[in-house]
Amino acid sequence: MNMTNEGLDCGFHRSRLPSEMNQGQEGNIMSILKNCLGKELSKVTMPVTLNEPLSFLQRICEYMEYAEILNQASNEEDPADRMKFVATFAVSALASNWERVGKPFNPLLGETYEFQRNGFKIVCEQVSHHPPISAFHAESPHYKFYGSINPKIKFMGKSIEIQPKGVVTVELLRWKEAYTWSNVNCCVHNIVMGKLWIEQHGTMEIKNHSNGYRAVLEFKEASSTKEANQVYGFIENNQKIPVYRLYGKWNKLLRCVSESDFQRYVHQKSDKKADASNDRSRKIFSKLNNLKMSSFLSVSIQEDPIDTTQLEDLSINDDEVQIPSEIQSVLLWKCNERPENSDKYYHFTDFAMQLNAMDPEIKDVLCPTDSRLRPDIRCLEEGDNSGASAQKNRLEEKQRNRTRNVKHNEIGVPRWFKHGINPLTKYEDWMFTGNYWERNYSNISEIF
Ligand SMILES: CC(C)CCC[C@@H](C)[C@H]1CC[C@H]2[C@@H]3CC=C4C[C@@H](O)CC[C@]4(C)[C@H]3CC[C@]12C
Repeated sequence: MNMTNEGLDCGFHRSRLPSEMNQGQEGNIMSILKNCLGKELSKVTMPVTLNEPLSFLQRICEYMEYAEILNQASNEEDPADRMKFVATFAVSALASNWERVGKPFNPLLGETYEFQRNGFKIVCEQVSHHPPISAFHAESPHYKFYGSINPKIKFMGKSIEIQPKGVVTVELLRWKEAYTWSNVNCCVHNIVMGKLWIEQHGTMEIKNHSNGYRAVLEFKEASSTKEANQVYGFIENNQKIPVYRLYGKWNKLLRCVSESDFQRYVHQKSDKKADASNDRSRKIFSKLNNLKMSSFLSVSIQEDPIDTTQLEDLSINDDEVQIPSEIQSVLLWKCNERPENSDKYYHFTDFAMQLNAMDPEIKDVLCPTDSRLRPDIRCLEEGDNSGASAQKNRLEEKQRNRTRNVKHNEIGVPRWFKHGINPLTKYEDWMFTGNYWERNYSNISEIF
């Protein structure tokens, strides 16, 4: 559980990339996109100047930055507490997307990526090219986390809307439980002009398939920057009775209050002469309560009508979400600070900085299809944009030659995953065949 001990497994740690990104990266997006209105963007070739030096497979590993939260989940005896931490993990997994407006490289068919750290290991493989599907499988002594992502990217005129299609599953081994959810949509704003910024919005429903517990989290669409990035929701038991309320920001922190404390507070509303701080907290709570009234909620609790004018100016403080001292609120997760000069390095987190590092210890045992061996990404990381562009064209051309008129399985793809029905969730899924770590690389086609 020691996440501060960087590089425990990866041998070394770098605090920045070998080269700063070239300025004007956000350059002339419109000239590229003007003919793409409403089109599926995965088929549109874009210049490397819009890229970040990571493959989408590496990007998927960023879900794991706070994976130790799953160990906490596994330690809890109460199913509501386990759900609380699984939900916390699901939110933490999206934190790295904040300010990340570079486009990761589309993985080549059959490309893989592996990563190990502090007790978990993860393998990703590009299992399909059209549509692009990336499968991943992480495991530790306490949990498994796996699934597949098929990002649907659409240009909407002023913004780009991304739907990360696919279901992800957490298994807590000690409890033989499977939890599933889908990630919320992501929107890149200000494509025409202004500063690009990322929003994640929508409802995330996390299901425990063995006992019917559920978490519902609302990622709020921003009506002002003050309101940006807010997340709130609840956890309910198998009788559909809420047990916990969660609130925070996906790029900052997540807090939890018990339902009884929450209700007690909401019903103290008769005290009209509350002081300023009380008033502020009340606004937060009326907002949480508001959620309960939304259509997806099946429970109704008697309450005073909410003064919606008060909701308008509610802002959750950037560093801390203020709540009254008489209410027990627990900090479930706090986001790590971005490293110094992160803005010069594609807004990478410290975790992201490590993903494409070539650790001398694994260099010689890496699978030949590993993203770290992609020359175009390596060039971009080193600041060689024209090299990156030339290599990217070469790799894509090579891929076209390799895949022309053949079925994926004829060229040995997928190699490490198998499509089928997951017995725990009964969903269609890409399941890990489990033998990657034996490092038998026979019959692997050369993709780079
Ligand atoms: C033309 C330029 C501006 C396009 C840049 C598009 C970038 C910002 C898009 C392209 C693909 C997108 C990613 C696709 C899928 C996922 C998985 C999801 O669970 C979290 C968001 C995340 C990680 C998206 C973040 C935003 C993303 C990286």
